[in-house]
Amino acid sequence: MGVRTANVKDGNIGETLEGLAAVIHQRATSATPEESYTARLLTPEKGDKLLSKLAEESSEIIMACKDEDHDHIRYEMGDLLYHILVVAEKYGITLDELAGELDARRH
Ligand SMILES: N=c1c2ncn([C@@H]3O[C@H](COP(=O)(O)OP(=O)(O)OP(=O)(O)O)[C@@H](O)[C@H]3O)c2ncn1[C@@H]1O[C@H](COP(=O)(O)O)[C@@H](O)[C@H]1O
Repeated sequence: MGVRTANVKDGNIGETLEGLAAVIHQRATSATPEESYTARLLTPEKGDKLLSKLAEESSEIIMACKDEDHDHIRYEMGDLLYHILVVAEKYGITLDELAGELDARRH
């Protein structure tokens, strides 16, 4: 059975990513690992946990796609996007910089 999130409504992806990135930054700078999953991922002692989550979440998207399960694909994309934003926080990639990367590829 696929994973589901209740009451999903359309939003604005720019606003959502900006808001989530701000929360992630707050957790990275002010929260303890005991109170925040984000802070746990960013704890140096956790080593490659964050990077292994990228691989894990990518695999879960692939499996959801194989099942052609629309809501499960969306759910796993949310997981991956969250972890990508934690990577962005850790390595100092801003959303504006990421937008610039994608914009520069347009032809
Ligand atoms: N969007 C997310 C989000 N998406 C996914 N996840 C977490 O990513 C993990 C996904 O991994 P799995 O599906 O493998 O679940 P798991 O087995 O529990 O994961 P592990 O603990 O074993 O790594 C789960 O622990 C999810 O809770 C997220 N955790 C947090 N956020 C956002 O980040 C904000 C800050 O969260 P905290 O840092 O926990 O305060 C929250 O308010 C949310 O908006």
